[in-house]
Amino acid sequence: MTISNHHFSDAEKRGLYRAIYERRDVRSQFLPDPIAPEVLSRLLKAAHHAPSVGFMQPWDFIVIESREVRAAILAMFEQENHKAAERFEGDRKERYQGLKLQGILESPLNLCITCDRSRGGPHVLGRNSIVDTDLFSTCLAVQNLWLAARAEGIGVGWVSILDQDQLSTALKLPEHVYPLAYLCMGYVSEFLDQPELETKGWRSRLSLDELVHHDGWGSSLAESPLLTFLQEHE
Ligand SMILES: Cc1cc2c(cc1C)N(C[C@H](O)[C@H](O)[C@H](O)COP(=O)(O)O)c1[nH]c(=O)[nH]c(=O)c1N2
Repeated sequence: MTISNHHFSDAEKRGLYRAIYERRDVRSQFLPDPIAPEVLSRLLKAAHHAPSVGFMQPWDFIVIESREVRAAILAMFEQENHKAAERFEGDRKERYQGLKLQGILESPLNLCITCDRSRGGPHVLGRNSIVDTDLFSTCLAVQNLWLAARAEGIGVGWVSILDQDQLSTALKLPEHVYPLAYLCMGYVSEFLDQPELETKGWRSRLSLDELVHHDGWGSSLAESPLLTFLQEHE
């Protein structure tokens, strides 16, 4: 019998699932320790190995260390976050205002992953009908980096409470480049067991068995062995 490389060993599978389940969005637990260049390069390489529509690889990585630039972006966050708080009322508003939603200055490194919407020319294979597939591809690069970072013991926090035009100006992005993800990165004092929003009582994880449909929206998995399994292993 030949040994196939199609399967991961049990230890490799455990490692992969561990990264998936223990990845967290980090805002409050950053340590100031710098990320060594060889570690950062591994993370960027993981991101660069994400799938992309037509192998477009639309991403660029803007590494931001300057405190001045980060302070400017924090000021943009404060402005947008103030507006965001106004969308909630009463207790919910108070709760929102108590949430920490960025670690821009506490983390030693910020990274903006952008999407060059013109890369690969006007006709990218697979992007004909769904033009936003370049953005979807870039999200996958973010997720690769996020998981690899978790395996390296590095926390990542996505900050999206930012005005895209202001962010583009601050980072000197050309017109055709979209600032897809603004990330705070660094070693952490701890990775929380649950999403911070869950810990703070903002929202909890939905039950998977209510999110799986059968042969079309709305038809449940009634009497399906998959449903029984999902319910038993929630
Ligand atoms: C596109 C996008 C945008 C944001 C986020 C995520 C994603 C995917 N999240 C993080 C988000 O709150 C977090 O992922 C969920 O609460 C689940 O927690 P874990 O990531 O599992 O720890 C996030 N968190 C935050 O504190 N400020 C933010 O602006 C954002 N923005």
